[in-house]
Amino acid sequence: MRWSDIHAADSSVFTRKKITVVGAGNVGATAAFLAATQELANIVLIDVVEGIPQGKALDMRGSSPILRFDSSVTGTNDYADTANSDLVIITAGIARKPGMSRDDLLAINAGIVADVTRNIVKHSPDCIILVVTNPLDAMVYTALRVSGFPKHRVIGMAGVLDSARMRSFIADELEVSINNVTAFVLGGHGDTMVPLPRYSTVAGIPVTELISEQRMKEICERTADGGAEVVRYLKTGSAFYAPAASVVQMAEAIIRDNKRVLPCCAYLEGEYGMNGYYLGVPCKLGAGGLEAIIELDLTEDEQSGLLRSMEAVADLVKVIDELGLY
Ligand SMILES: NC(=O)C1=CN([C@@H]2O[C@H](COP(=O)(O)OP(=O)(O)OC[C@H]3O[C@@H](n4cnc5c(N)ncnc54)[C@H](O)[C@@H]3O)[C@@H](O)[C@H]2O)C=CC1
Ligand SMILES: O=C([O-])CC(=O)C(=O)O
Repeated sequence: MRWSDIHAADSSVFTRKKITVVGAGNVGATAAFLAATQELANIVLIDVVEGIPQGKALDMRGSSPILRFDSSVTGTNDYADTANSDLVIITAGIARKPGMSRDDLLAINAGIVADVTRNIVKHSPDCIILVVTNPLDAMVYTALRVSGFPKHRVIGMAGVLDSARMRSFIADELEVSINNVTAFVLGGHGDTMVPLPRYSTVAGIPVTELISEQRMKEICERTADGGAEVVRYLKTGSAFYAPAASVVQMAEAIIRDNKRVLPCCAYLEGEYGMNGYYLGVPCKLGAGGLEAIIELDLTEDEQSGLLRSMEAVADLVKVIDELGLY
């Protein structure tokens, strides 16, 4: 076959999927880079600031011969370039600084997420949206309401990150490989998150049999404080390596349809006895987006922890509902 014949053939077999990352800051640029290096899709990086997405995209593409990835990476300020994306990751917004809570970002980030979502829907009406911007549970809710998309196409990233942090603390504590450790953190992505030692294991052995109750309590507290601990060190912003890796793991599960079970921020309609709010629960991710929510039998303590989490999210949602964004 000659070159011209190849081009004349049905080109759809050569077409990569398309991922747009909105926000070319710390989380967005890192996520775009990780997704490109894994050849998940062709990547479009968009930001309001002129030059930043273009410069970072060009820099990433420059690394492709060395890191050996063929995905294209394009930087832009124009949503027309994001058209027909399969997946959109929203990281646009401000990050907190020492002394702030994630909830302090609510008013400004709600406006940004609403504006971004409107632009995404206009150009990629069939995409799946993954939201990263904080305060996470309330921002995913904003994206759902503004987009009018079904709930399985609007998902938030937090549980993968919180669980990964917990896994790293358990691996460090026991001096075992990270590959042997699983952990589950449910609930909102705030001070009320619910780490579940009962569902955390080392090579299948419940951690509750390997780590004392007191030490486990400290690990759970450190997990819940994980984002703030990084902010206290950085001073200028918040974590981005682990958050970017976490959202790219979710993107991979969807793009490659590999049906991974991951803790995701999902819209609950009756599951866990809750209704009308986003909260972190175990989910199955595949080509359809959020394909199933898995309901666990929780102890009374765990269920009341989840309820406290939901009440904190409900307070934020009440504020958002009154902002008149949708
Ligand atoms: N869900 C989670 O677990 C996590 C959430 N986050 C959140 O992610 C967000 C981003 O964090 P970073 O990347 O560290 O912040 P950053 O400040 O480095 O980047 C944010 C980017 O968003 C851009 N932006 C602002 N308004 C925009 C708009 N209307 N359209 C397009 N781009 C816009 C900014 O120009 C900036 O480049 C923050 O809200 C942070 O709290 C961060 C880590 C974990
Ligand atoms: O702490 C923050 O503000 C960013 C975040 O959500 C995290 O790193 O968990």
